[in-house]
Parts: sequence; C-alpha cells; structure tokens
Amino acid sequence: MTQLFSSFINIGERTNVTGSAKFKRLILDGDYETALEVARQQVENGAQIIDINMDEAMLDSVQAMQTFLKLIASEPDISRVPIMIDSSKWEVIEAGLKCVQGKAIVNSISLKEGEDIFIKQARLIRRYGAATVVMAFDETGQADTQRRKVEICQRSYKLLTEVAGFPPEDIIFDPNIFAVATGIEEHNNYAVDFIEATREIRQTCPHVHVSGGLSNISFSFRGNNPVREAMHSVFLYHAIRAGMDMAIVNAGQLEVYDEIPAALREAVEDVILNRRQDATERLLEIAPQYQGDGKAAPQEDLRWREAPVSKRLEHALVKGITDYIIEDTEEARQQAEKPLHVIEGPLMDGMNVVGDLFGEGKMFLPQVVKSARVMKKAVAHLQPFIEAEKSADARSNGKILLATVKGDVHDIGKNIVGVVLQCNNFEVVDLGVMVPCETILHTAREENVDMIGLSGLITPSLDEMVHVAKEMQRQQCDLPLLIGGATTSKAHTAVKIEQNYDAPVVYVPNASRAVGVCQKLLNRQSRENFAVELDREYEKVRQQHARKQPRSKPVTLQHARDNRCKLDLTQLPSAPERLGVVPVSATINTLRRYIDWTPFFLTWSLAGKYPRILKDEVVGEQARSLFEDANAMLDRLAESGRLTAKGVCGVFAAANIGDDIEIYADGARNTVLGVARHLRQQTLKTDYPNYCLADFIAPKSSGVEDHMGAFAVTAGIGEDEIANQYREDGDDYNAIMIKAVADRLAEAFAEYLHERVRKEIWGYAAQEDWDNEALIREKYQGIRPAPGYAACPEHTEKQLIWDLLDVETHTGMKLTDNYAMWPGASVSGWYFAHPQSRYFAVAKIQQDQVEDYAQRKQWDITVANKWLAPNTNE
Ligand SMILES: C[S@@+](CC[C@H](N)C(=O)[O-])C[C@H]1O[C@@H](n2cnc3c(N)ncnc32)[C@H](O)[C@@H]1O
Repeated sequence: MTQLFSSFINIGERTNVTGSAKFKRLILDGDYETALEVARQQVENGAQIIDINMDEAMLDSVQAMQTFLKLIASEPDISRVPIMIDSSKWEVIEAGLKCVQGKAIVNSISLKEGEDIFIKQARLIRRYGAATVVMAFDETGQADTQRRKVEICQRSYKLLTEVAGFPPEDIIFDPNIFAVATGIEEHNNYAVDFIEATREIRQTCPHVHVSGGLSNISFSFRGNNPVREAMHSVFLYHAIRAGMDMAIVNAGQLEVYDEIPAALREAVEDVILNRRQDATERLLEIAPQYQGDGKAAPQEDLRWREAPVSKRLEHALVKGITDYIIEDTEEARQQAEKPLHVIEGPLMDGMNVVGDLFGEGKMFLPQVVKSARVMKKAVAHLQPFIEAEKSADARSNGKILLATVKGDVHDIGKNIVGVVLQCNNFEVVDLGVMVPCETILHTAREENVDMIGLSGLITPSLDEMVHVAKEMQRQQCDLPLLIGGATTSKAHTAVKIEQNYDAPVVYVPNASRAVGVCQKLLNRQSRENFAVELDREYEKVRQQHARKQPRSKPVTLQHARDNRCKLDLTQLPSAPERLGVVPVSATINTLRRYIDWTPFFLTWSLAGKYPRILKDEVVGEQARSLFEDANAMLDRLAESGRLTAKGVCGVFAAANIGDDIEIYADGARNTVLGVARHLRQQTLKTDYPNYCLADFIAPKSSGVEDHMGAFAVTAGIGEDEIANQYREDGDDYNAIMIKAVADRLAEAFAEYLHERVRKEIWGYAAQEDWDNEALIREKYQGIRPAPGYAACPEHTEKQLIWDLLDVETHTGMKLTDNYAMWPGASVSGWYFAHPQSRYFAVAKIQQDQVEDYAQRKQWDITVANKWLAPNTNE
C-alpha cells in the first residue's frame, strides 16, 4: 500500500447514506445508476479513495453494499481508486470485502468489543488483503485526550502486528476528530489532542497512516461554510505536518490555507491550536462577517417584507420572527376597524396555519412555542388599545384552567400544553404548581372556565387527582376534567378517576392531543358525542384491567425473603476516604459537561438519541436549533450567575437488618442516625433473587463493616424567578427552556457528584475514567437509586435523606406535603457501591408486606396503604 500514500489522500465522503441525504434517497429508491454518478463525480473531483456506507435502518445493507460494489467494479474510471467499505456492522463489511476486486480498505475496526473480536476481524481482513481503519476506541469508550488516543493506538498496533500478523503499512489509525469551539471548555483542546496524538502515533507506530473525518472539527459553525472551510484548511495544515496523511473530506469544499483572509485565519488558528482563552468568543464574533460569499455579510432574505401586512404577520408567526412584529401589528391595527379585529383576523389566521402545520407534523413543538412568543408580543401591543376602547375581551375558543396538583412542583409538561392551547386561541388560566383542590375549584368558578386540566409528575399526585375529581362531583361541578403528566395513564384515568366524576374525564397523553380534545369538549353537540365515545372506551379499558391476569405469581413475603440476593462479602467496596456529610457546589460550566441531552429533546417532543438526533433527517434541523438555544442559555446562565447549583452528600457506616438498613453516626457504629426501610420484590422468581435494596449492604450479623451513601442536589435555585420573568415578557419559549435546561443540569449534577463520590469522597473506584457517554450508560460500579423510582418507590423515605444530610440547611431544597422536591430541578437518592448492586422494580407487593412495612415505619395500616398504593394497585 505504501505507494498509495506517498502524499496526502482525500477520501470522498458523498457515497455515504448516513452523511448524504441525496445519496440515501437514491439508494432507497433503488436508483443505482444515479448513485454511481455520485461516485464518479467524487473521483473526478479528486477523491483518491471513496468511502461507501449503506448503514440505514430501512435498507438491507448487505444487499445494498454488494449491489453497489459490483456496479462499481464494472466502471473502470471509478474502480481505479481504492474502495473504503464503511459500516458499523461486521456482516456488511465482510459482504463488501467479497465484492471488491482491487485493494479494499475496511472502515473500521476497534477494541470496542475487546481484543478477541478485534484480532479475529483483523485476521479476516488480512485474508482479503485489505487495509483497515482502526478507530481510537476501546472497551471504555472513544478516546478524547491525547494520552488515550495514543495509548489505544499503540495497544492496537501491538495486537495487529504481533498477534494478527497485520502489515503495519495497511493500518490507518483514526484518532477521532471532535468539534472545537463548542462553548464547552473541555472541548477547546480537542484539535491539539488530535494533532499531538498523530505526531506521537506516527513516531511510535512505524509505517502506519493517520486519518480522520474532517467535517466534525467545525460542527459548531454549521451554516457558515466559509468559516467551516477555513477551519478545515487550518486544521489540515497543522495535522498534516504532524503526520496525518489521509482525511475523509469534501474535496470541493476546502479553502486554500493561504487564501483565507488574514483576520479569519488568525482567529481560526487560535481556536484550532487552543492559543487563547477567549479564542471561541473571538471567532464567534467575527464569523458572521464571512458568512455567504466569504467576503461580506449576507443580506437577510427580506422579500417577505414586501407582502401585505396579513401575510407578513403569518410569516412572522410561522417562522417565529419577533423582529418586526410590533411594527406590523401596529400597521394592521391602523388598517383595522377595531384593534380586536387584528387578533381575530390576521393573527388568528396565522396561528391557524401554525396549528395546521403542527397537526400535520410539518412543524415541531419548539417552533410552535416560538410562534406563541410572537403572538404574545403582538397581543401585548394591542392590549392597551383594546382596553382604551373598553371593548369586550377577544372572543377565545374557550377558557381552560391548568394546575399542577398539590404536593407536586413539576410544570414543564403543563406549561407546554398551556402554550399550545393559547396558540389555538384558548384562554389559559394557569395556577402554577402545588395548587390545592380548593383553589382549583374556587378559581374555576370565579373565572367561569370551560374546563379544568390537572397535571402531576410523581405518583402521589395520582391520588390528589382522584381527590379533585371526587370534590368536583361533591360540589356538583360539571366541567370536563383533563388529566395529564408523566405518571398518569389512560388505565389510571379510567379505573381510578373517571368513575368518580359524572362529567367527561379525559386522559391527554401529550400537548399535541390537547387541542383536539379541548375543541371536542367545547361544543355542546360534539361534547356529548365525545362523552359517549369516552364512556365506551374507558369502560373497555376497565374491563381489560379487571380481566388482566397478574403477570407473575405472587409469593409470600417470607418466601421472597428466603430468596434474597446473597451478597458476596469478599467484594465489598473499600472503606470511605471520608465519612459524614459533605456539602458540594458546582459551576454551570462544570455541570454542562455531564449533561445527558437525549431527555432534553424528548421534553420538546423530539424523539431520537443525542448526538444522532442533530443529524436526523426529519427533526435534525429543529434539534440543532433547540440545541443551540439551550447552549446559548447555558452560556448566559454561566455568565450571569442567576442559576445556582447546590448539593450535599454523605457516606455512612451501615448494616443490613432484614429489609432495613441501619445507618450510623460514625465508624464506631454505636449511634444509629436513622433506618432506611426498603421494599422487596414479591413475585415468583425462578432464575433471579427477589431483590430488595437492603440486600446490597452486608448483614449486621456477618460482623463485616459496610457503608452506604446518600445525596441531594439541585440546579434550580433561581429557576422560578428566571422563568417568571420570561413569562412576564411574553416569552414562554425561554420560560420552558430555562426549566428544561435546569432539569438537565440537576441530572448532570447527580452524575457529576456520583463520579466524585466514587473517585474521591468514598473513593472505591479512584482509578475509573469514563467519558460522558459511558457515565450516561451507567458503566461504573454502584448505583444511586432515587426514592420514588422503581427500586424504592415509596416517597416518604426522602425525609430520611433530608435528615441525614440536613439537606435544607445545605442546599435550600425542600420537600412538599407529598414529598416532591422543591425546586423542581432536583435529584436525591442513595448510593450503593457493591458490584452486585443493580436497579430493579419492586413492582406488585402483597398485603403481608404492606403490614410488615407499616409496622417497621410505625404507621397505621391506612397510611401504609396510601403510600404503597402504586405498588398494591399495579
Ligand atoms: C432517570 S435517569 C437519570 C439520568 C439520565 N442520564 C438523565 O440525565 O436524565 C436514571 C436515574 O434514575 C434513577 N433510577 C433509574 N431506575 C431506577 C430504579 N429502578 N430504582 C431506583 N432508581 C432508579 C437512578 O437515580 C438513575 O441514576
């Protein structure tokens, strides 16, 4: 192969279904002829290798790879360049190797699944006489630092050359190019890490090649091609000097290093070489100047401004543009007979377009929320004129009261429903969170609303909703009742709530359903039809529920205890470095590195795993825009200091007694600080134990000294104030965004603190070194079960965490009547460190365990039945 790499090699990237929407379409449509043209063009444009990837869920990838490679083989002007067979699936690679006639290159193998598979695959590749790309990826994840990149490549090199007999000149290392200038401090050195690792790899692994996917480096500047191209050129300039000799690149999109404008080149070089602290900010500042043709800032496409005012308002609403909304609304007002007509006319028409597009799946939730922001600004401008005329309120579709029930503080879902309803011309009376039943019913009467919507996140809220329904019945209310929130369900609504209230009760699974439901409930005729439909549907759900056989056979508590998980006492975690309570704080910039972004997108109803979602064909654009907004908010929060994160944790001497854990004041174990009560799985298990969290702590009778921990963290100090301020400014989008971001930071805080506990405070895994993806996938030893979740579903146990750690004093976090945590963006839980500890679901328990638990907690049986209802009613 050596002759192949005598100079720098461009690898064409367009024949890749994961990277090119056009190529993907062609392959999915079976248009191989045109797909072949894409390959030909690449070769004509100077690609010296073409990378071919057919990894697409809708494709038979093996078949597609073989078909395409066979076609290429009969095209001499394409097959004169080597083919890179790119797939994450080994069977596709093997299928491809069988079809390529000349020298092939496999992209890629790695140590991800261990040495045995790695060596086996290398030997097979060798048998085909192919070269291979080897990613800097091992059993613990992708390498991001120079040290890890070099270590993994050196280890791979040794295995390949010494064990698999692989010729070193056929090895192409890919030490992972990651995005720089992302705003995250830890990313700033990624390019330097790559360049320096390349230098070291070339020095220590003779004859190998180094390659990488270039476009990743400039990912933060997507949408600004001139800056991206400059970044690619500067990066290549330095990486080639360090020994990089191949890259997957769009050859037509490379700026010539010397032709990059001097100011841009210097700013880009500062970023790539991580030469100054403020390099990202400086590049961000000048980047817009080079957008478009790279010489002058592009003109914003303002052709829509020439349309009549009603069309302009529609455009602004659909696109979420606030820049001209006041002047356009004013123009419309001057043309209208009454200011109210602007709302009822063009603004509502525009919102109807938004509603239709959303309904058709052509707009996504974040866009709708941005539209609402535009609408609010317009309405706010008109309000004084409407009041001056003392005209009646704008005729809305209907009025709905929304509230998160007493004892619960979670409101993101409710707020989203509120905004979507407002977009559809419903008037929303939002009572906020922790709203007692009396306030809900009183306000409903005062405000003369048309229906009531209840929301809740934690399981005790379900009971509160039943209580509200019963009260509505008692007070002879006849307003429709809407039920929503993460723990609610159609079954719960049908079985527990609907029967208690004569007027319609509707379970609303998400925001997009809310509008249709509310519309049906407003009109008398459609409401009656809907009520009949609902009765029938819910009756069916009830019957199904009644017929439902228990999924597994119940056993007695004694039987379950006899089948407890037996702990291997030789594997106990080491004794803690530090016993007792440790208050902790963390900056936004530290925490953002630990964020798990996937749930963030789900909050906004965009499904898909991060980071893949950013490139998703359907929701990718929306996801990117949302991601940018979230990061901009994080930047502002980091700078302003308006959102604070505080936490506390502690590791304590502990011993297991039955299903309880005794927690001691100190290592002497004489003073009991508290006793954690746990529940045990109570269905027949043949292959597994009947788990209880207490099993993961050494029994007191064993005399072995064991430990456990507890934590409580919040990233929500200040979130309500910031959200309220946004809401007052008519900016629901950012009001929801701050809460969604604070929630992410709280979970990130839990992740960050857990890592610190493992590595330093308890220190039982001092040497661990996981990247964020591995942390999210919980690769580490130990768990942090959270009361209210499946392994410890009983919420009142949070009180013990509060007492042990004096949580309120250290963090300001509070527990509500129903043991929800305030602020909403909070997480608390236990730490178990034994390698056998794992998450599980207690699921259905029997009355003997309820009685036993009541006794242990010194509760009246009715109290026990109330708190354990989620596990007795399953
Ligand atoms: C809800 S996710 C949170 C982490 C996720 N990466 C995020 O950012 O949203 C996982 C956490 O939920 C809790 N959890 C999950 N399953 C559980 C179970 N069966 N019992 C108790 N807690 C559980 C644990 O605290 C675990 O760390």
